[in-house]
Amino acid sequence: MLDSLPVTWVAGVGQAKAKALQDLGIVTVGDLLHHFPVRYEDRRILTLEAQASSDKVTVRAVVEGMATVRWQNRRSLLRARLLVDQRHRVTGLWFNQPYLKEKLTDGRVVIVSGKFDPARRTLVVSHTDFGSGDSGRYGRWAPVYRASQAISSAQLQTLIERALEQYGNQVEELLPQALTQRYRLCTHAKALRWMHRPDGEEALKQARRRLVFEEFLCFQLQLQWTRHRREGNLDGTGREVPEDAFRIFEDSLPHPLTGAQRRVCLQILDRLQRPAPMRLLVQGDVGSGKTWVALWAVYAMARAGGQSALMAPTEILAEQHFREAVARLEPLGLRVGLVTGSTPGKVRQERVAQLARGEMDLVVGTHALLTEDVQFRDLGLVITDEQHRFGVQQRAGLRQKGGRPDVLFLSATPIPRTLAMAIYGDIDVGVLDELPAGRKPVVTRWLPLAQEDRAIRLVRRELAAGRRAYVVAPLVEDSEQLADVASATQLASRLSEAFAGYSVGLLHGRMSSRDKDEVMRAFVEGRMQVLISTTVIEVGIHVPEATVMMVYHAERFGLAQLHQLRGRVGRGRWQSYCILLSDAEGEMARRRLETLVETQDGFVIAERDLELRGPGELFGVRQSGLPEFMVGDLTRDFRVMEVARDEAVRAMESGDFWLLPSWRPLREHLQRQMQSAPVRD
Ligand SMILES: Nc1ncnc2c1ncn2[C@@H]1O[C@H](COP(=O)(O)OP(=O)(O)OP(=O)(O)O)[C@@H](O)[C@H]1O
Repeated sequence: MLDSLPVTWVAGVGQAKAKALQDLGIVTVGDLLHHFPVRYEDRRILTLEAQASSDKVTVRAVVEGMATVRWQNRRSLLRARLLVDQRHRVTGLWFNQPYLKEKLTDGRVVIVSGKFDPARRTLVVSHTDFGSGDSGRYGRWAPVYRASQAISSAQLQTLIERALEQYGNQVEELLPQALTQRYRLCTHAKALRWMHRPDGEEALKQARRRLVFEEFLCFQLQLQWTRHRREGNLDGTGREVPEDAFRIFEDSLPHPLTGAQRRVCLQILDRLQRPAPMRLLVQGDVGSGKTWVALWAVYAMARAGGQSALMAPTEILAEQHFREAVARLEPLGLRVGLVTGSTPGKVRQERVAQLARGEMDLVVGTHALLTEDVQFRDLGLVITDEQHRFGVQQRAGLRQKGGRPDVLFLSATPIPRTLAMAIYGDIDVGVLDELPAGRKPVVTRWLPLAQEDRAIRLVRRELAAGRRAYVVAPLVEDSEQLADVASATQLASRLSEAFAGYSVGLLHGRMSSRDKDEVMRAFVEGRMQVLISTTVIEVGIHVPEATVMMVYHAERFGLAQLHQLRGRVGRGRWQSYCILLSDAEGEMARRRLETLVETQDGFVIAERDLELRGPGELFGVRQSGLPEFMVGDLTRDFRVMEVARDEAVRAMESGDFWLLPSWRPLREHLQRQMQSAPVRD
């Protein structure tokens, strides 16, 4: 109801204020009540002495003399002399608020909050109040609102206070009692009141919890609703996989599947046979054996009569998958082909023709698979490896080559399930959180750069034993700005002496793909023993003989990225080592490196990374496609997202659509989010 009430119904909101509010996206009374503080400030008025050591002070002062404004490059600095607590002479500084000059008249009493510099005796003011200072807004938890030139945070506070007085008891309750009771949530009305006027930390926590839950639940309901509709729409595309398929596949492997692989394989079997197309994200920690799981899906699909396509981000990876596919699937009678950019025209034509005639069960390739001439007789399964490297368009492109193919995403970046859901929309997640038996943990050490020679000695020892080593640097070439950061190019020339007698190669992103492939291939095949590189090697490459990963300036890499790099070793029978060279001193950098030394569990690392850096950082803000929530924060609140998902699933399953969001702005906001979510359909 409050959503249809124009904001002008709040006492004191005329046309001008209404316009200013509209610019902040506030049109109705409901909007105003949901304009939450961006933060809270301690604004108790105390004496300067009592607060001098804190970050921010709030004091009562009298203006002495005239305020003056100075301009520079369109920016202004307003100065006024202030007598604080009737005894301290302090210079007040206001940045970019020239309009306050008129108000700061000689003798005027003001309450100012800001940063005090005792040495210079200056106070950089962030909040100015000309009232008596007796109103309720001076307290431990003063709200600060997103404001504008036309309307200040203080004015917003006054209006919101009024709106709460006038309409606070008409706020609708959106959640059914069963839910508020189950999770001990306060009412929506109370949450609003506490957000704007918290009387302590606990109240604020309660209020946030309630609002986050509600927001995430709405989000999840939308996801589940889309899924429900999609699945409801289908007329039997489920495939029938013969019963003996899984046993035959399992028996054909050189080693038993891990428990996790088995679980995910059975999950795939189940999804393939359902009428709705499968959309499954297989998340595997580095080295957890995603490829076999993918190959099982291919085998099952072939036994059910359909073809599969597996798309990898680079030629090297495509070839690697192809080799594994040939080794595993040809003995089982499947026909496997490779199509990449460098497949010669004639061969390509032949393979494409086989695909179209249904004489090939699996095609492995790069984005070369997307070209128009590649057609299938019956494309039943699309697998994309490291899908975050492909654009949404590309993924969709391959899918369109089939009727409604099942889709499997393979991701080597372990991310908390909730985040995966938020990113991929309604998707099932299969987790490989177990390494094949017999793998030795990679010995991980963090050394200062000055002890580089210890690492070099280790590499030499391994080389002498016939193994290979990776050396990773953060830069391609030396940079003037980062004079003391090692570059791959410089390392390559410096280290070739240290590794005399072995072939040392250089790999970086500025090389042509052909050159990159050539270097990589030499390393994979053992013609080259030391690979000096930037992070271009980070994904998916499998060289069992490589036993050392040496990373220069490790603090310059993301935690997940370092974990990926470390995952390139420890893939064979031998003990492997990861040496992180870093002089990092900051608390954050230290904690990140320590995390790596302490654990090899990618999921633990991902969660730690999430805590330390936030989801945007983890995926790169731009490509993350993460929805932005108004109150909820995926970093802090991802457990709430899990609960919300369970509730949404339950609601859908029981046909309880009671609470598809009834608060309009939230609903619209979520719809926008859904539209921009990268994977839907
Ligand atoms: N159950 C298993 N037992 C023993 N070895 C296995 C098992 N599953 C897979 N492997 C082997 O482990 C190695 C790594 O597997 P794979 O390349 O699929 O890892 P991955 O999950 O793709 O890891 P990454 O993301 O680090 O590349 C391969 O040599 C594969 O043959």
